[in-house]
Amino acid sequence: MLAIATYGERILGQAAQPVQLFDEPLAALAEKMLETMKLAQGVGIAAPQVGQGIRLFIMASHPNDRYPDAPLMAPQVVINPQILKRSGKMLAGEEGCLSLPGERVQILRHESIEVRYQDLSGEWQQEWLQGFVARIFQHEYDHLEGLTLRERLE
Ligand SMILES: O=C(NO)N[C@@H](Cc1ccccc1)C(=O)O
Ligand SMILES: [Zn+2]
Repeated sequence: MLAIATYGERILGQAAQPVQLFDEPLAALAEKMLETMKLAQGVGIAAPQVGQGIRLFIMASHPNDRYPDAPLMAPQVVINPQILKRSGKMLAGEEGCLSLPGERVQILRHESIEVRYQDLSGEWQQEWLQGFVARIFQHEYDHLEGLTLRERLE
């Protein structure tokens, strides 16, 4: 299990760098992040949270004690993500953050978004996301920009 940075640690406030090398160490990091996320009962985790300032996160919505209504999806490694379109419709919903233990806040997010990202093999994927999965994507994308729930509350 990797150590998860908590609010106030510098790396959480910095913009992460694009991934250029789709090599074995990258795949090993993603594997370790997934394991860490599961042990922490998370449904997503971003590389800066484990001290790696690179544009990589995992979204893995699944029902668990912390999010009993979360839809089930296969975990997805998201690299160098772009948000191409954002719905005008916004939805408020409860979020937590593994870097803000115990906090649960209502956050406004776009109901649906069109996204483009690379997978672990460097292949570009492009899809529309909505609902809770779109929420996780926006939350993790914020981390790559150095933003956390605290900055979204203002
Ligand atoms: O801290 C993280 N990811 O950065 N993990 C959050 C992800 C999340 C995002 C949006 C809504 C609910 C939950 C978690 O509680 O599992
Ligand atoms: Zn978070």
